[in-house]
Amino acid sequence: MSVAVLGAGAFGTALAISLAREGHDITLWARSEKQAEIMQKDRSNSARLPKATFPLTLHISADLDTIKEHQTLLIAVPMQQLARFIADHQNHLAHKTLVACCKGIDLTSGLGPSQVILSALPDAQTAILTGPSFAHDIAAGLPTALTLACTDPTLGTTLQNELSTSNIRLYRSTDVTGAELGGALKNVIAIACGAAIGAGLGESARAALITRGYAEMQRMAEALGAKPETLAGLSGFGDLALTCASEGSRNFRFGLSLGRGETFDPNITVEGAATAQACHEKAKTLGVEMPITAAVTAMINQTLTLKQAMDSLLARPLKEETC
Ligand SMILES: NC(=O)C1=CN([C@@H]2O[C@H](COP(=O)(O)OP(=O)(O)OC[C@H]3O[C@@H](n4cnc5c(N)ncnc54)[C@H](O)[C@@H]3O)[C@@H](O)[C@H]2O)C=CC1
Ligand SMILES: O=C(CO)COP(=O)(O)O
Repeated sequence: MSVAVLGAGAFGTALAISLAREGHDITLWARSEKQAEIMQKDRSNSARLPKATFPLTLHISADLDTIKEHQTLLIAVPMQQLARFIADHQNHLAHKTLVACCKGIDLTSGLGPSQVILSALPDAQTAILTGPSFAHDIAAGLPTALTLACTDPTLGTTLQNELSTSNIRLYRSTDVTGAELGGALKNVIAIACGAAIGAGLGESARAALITRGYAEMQRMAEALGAKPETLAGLSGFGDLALTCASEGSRNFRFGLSLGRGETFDPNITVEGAATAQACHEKAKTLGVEMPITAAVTAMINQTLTLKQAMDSLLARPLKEETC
């Protein structure tokens, strides 16, 4: 086992803890030396994941030279930081197996995580790890099942075995586009659901948004050549169910604030906000109908109020229930 986790936020820390609990030596890299020192001293990440204690086999470092010996690198930085992260550390990342753990579409390029990596490092071996998983659940040892998608089935199988732990059951897929889209788009729908609940529109509205949101996700997936069954799996439907139903989700909580007309802490990672914008642009270019994504984008950009957004969704022409 030769794994390092790059990015010491909530998710990177949780993954590193789960892997280290298996008894493997795991390095967790943080970009800030000070943060690394504090985590090393406290044996916890009090800023992002305060309740979890680090296993003895978890090593903390802010020096990328310490990951030289590791072949598999899990990258757990926010999506809109990924391109910069890869550009800044190309030398250390070349010739490694890079498993993206982020969810979203890059606003500048319109690309998902694997393509962002490959556009800077065309020879890299890449995969995506995604699915329903709150960092605090994983760190607490609670069980979940995730998708590990890799276009190379042999490498995918190796990574599936390498990264499964006693509380993370990995399912394998070769549909990277579908897995990435599921993880990206569910956050947009979670914002819509949070907004509906925050505005007091009720549980029926939430269920309708989840279902029609899922139809939008399927349409975009089809337009981009992803398999519908991938969207029906853990990375799509599974994560949609978790994120739209729980205040544990930052995207859902961001939506709640929108619905209540409250401000939201800009330091909290909300992947769905930029991804809504990126997906809305892509949908326009491809001619894919995504009215909920358009409404979320307009609410975030403050070009529509929540009431106007809901009115526009309800006033759409009546149609047969299809994807
Ligand atoms: N928190 C969760 O429950 C889950 C998060 N994810 C995904 O994991 C990704 C990361 O999310 P979190 O860890 O929750 O975010 P977070 O906000 O807790 O942490 C982000 C971390 O990335 C670091 N970072 C930001 N820019 C960087 C850069 N340029 N270079 C190096 N490090 C940088 C920050 O210092 C911070 O430690 C997101 O795409 C998210 O959707 C996926 C599943 C669960
Ligand atoms: O992706 C997640 C759960 O699978 C975490 O969701 P949030 O980023 O909305 O907190």
